[in-house]
Amino acid sequence: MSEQIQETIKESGHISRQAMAWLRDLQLPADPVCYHVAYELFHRPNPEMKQRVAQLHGTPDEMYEGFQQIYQDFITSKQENNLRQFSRKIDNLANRTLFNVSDTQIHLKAYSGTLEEIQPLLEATSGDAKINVISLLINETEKVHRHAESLEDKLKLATEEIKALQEEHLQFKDKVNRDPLTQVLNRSGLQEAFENLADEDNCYPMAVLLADIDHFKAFNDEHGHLIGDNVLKLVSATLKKYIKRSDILARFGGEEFLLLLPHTEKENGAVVAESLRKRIEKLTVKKKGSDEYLRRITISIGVSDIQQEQSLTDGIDRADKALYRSKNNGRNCVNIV
Ligand SMILES: Nc1nc2c(ncn2[C@@H]2O[C@H](COP(=O)(O)OP(=O)(O)OP(=O)(O)O)[C@@H](O)[C@H]2O)c(=O)[nH]1
Repeated sequence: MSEQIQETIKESGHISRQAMAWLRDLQLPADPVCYHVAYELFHRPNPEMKQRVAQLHGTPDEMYEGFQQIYQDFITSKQENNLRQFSRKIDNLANRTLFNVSDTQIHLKAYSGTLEEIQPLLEATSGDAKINVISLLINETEKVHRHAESLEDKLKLATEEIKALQEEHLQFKDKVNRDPLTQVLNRSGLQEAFENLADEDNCYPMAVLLADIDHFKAFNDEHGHLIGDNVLKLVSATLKKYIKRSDILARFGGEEFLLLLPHTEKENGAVVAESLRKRIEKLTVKKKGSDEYLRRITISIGVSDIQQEQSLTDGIDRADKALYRSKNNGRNCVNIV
């Protein structure tokens, strides 16, 4: 591993420890929103954002509301800025390409005008005069040829720029749609993935699995948020490992994951849910540098399905009701609605 990466790991570890301790003092959860704000504050404090945080007061719930607003004002808007810059680049490229094409069209038009003028001259002249007209014609043809070549070069450059922009767009979209901690889709990524699926007629019925880690608060309290974060990564990686490539996995909330299984009845969805539940239950996690095992990780799951014409929200609401039953039935189990 390069020194630079090692340095970054050290630095980010230090910042995240500071951020976590601070959130704990404020009695706020280290969910993606609060954590992002706290990390930014300890990493490269924006004076305006610092001031807004300093002005927050009240109960943890009121503080939590304030954090949501700050996240929207300072962090989401940063992404909006990136998007604006990106659209500007696309506009510039489109304008330049259109200009180059229309410039060449003007030259082509002028050339065909010249040809029309030259034709009667060629017919009316002979000897040296004819040779002069022909060399004028050759000159004009060369000019147009040079323009066509220059347009070709510019279009080649524009094609390369378009490819780079497409790559940038993909990376940008990925950043917006992915949860930075677990690297699975976040809510906006889930919505987009659902819309893409819904475009395919044969995706219905779609099983919806809502999985929630049991007693995660106690886990965090006992082992600390950093280990809690690692557990979130481990749970999401395990879920990802045992589902089909065509299935969709997203982090739906702090310790909640949502899975969409296209072309699957809810009864079959419950079979998948049960096998995932068992996989998670079998995980064993050792404390780093010791032989001590951490408390067992279990998940509760609620299962529903979405039929054609039904919305994602509708499917999630029903899965949530089923999850509630699983929690009430003692956790570490699967229920279906
Ligand atoms: N480490 C860590 N913890 C998180 C994150 N997001 C949410 N949490 C924690 O997850 C816990 C969820 O707690 P609760 O909603 O009370 O649920 P629970 O303790 O899992 O209890 P049940 O769901 O009823 O089994 C809270 O303590 C949050 O702080 C995160 O990104 N990292």
